[in-house]
Amino acid sequence: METNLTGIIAAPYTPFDENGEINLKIISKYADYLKKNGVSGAFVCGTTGEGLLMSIEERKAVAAEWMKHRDDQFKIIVHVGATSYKDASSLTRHACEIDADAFSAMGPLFLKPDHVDDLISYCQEIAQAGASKPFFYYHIPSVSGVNLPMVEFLNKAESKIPNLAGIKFTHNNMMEMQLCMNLNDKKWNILHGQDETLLAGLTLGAKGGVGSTYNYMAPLYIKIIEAYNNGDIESAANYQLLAAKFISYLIKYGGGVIGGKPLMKLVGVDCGQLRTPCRNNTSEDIKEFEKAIMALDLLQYFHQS
Ligand SMILES: CC(=O)N[C@@H]([C@@H](O)[C@H](O)[C@H](O)CO)[C@@H](O)CC(=O)C(=O)O
Repeated sequence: METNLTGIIAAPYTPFDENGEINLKIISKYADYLKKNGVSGAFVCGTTGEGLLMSIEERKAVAAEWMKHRDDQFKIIVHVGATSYKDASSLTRHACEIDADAFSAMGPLFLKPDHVDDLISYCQEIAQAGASKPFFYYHIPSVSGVNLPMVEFLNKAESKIPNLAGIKFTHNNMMEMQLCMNLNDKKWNILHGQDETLLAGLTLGAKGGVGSTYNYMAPLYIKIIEAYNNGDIESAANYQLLAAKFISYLIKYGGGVIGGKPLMKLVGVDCGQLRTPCRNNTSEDIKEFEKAIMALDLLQYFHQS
């Protein structure tokens, strides 16, 4: 199914209150902040959003809240992946009811498939629950543990999943990503998923990406895209290098989910703590991390809400 999701799409953190409950009232401010900073959509309840640490009802409530802020310049993709395809299908039906732009599921997390045909059967169950909406397979082997060949997946799934739109490709196998982007007259929408290599993705043909650091640093990535589109590859590479230096610190403080969530406070959108089993950084750690951000002179890209 055709879609045209492009630009910088944030994978939002799910705001939790001091009791660890979902904090829906923050989402309005969060959405305004993302829009003001040029973000073109939200990939809700994915890895960054701790979707798999939430109940199905909570996920539906969060997705419905984000939909209140959807507009033509700000699309909503709902991550529906779950351990059981029954739960994933229920989330899919809900994503259709609220009229989300698209939905996506990562590979089954428990008793993983070791053959593409089995992955396709699993995706078929989920995708058919939302047949009128585009479905993206969420390829994120580092989290799902499912690492099957994506070219074969697209080729075989084409006739079996009519609403397949493409892949959210969060993997460093850029050769495979390029091959996927060029199959069948470039029919698939392949969303780049690693913020540290956005520029490499653009040069290979990606038109947009989904990521965690786009939540608070979107203006830097927009500079990468603008410089690339203007043919100024040197500036684009320098902006990308800045993102890479930042991400090397982010990894030290737990990566995009654990390290990134407290940074939302810096932009005035307090998303609270992470849910167990994620370990929250101490306030000393967060201060050290913020110092590193200052030293890189990165705050200029952390626009306020
Ligand atoms: C493993 C992981 O968290 N990957 C992130 C990246 O944005 C990542 O945080 C970033 O590239 C920094 O390494 C996203 O792909 C996750 C994502 O889109 C999501 O939250 O669903």
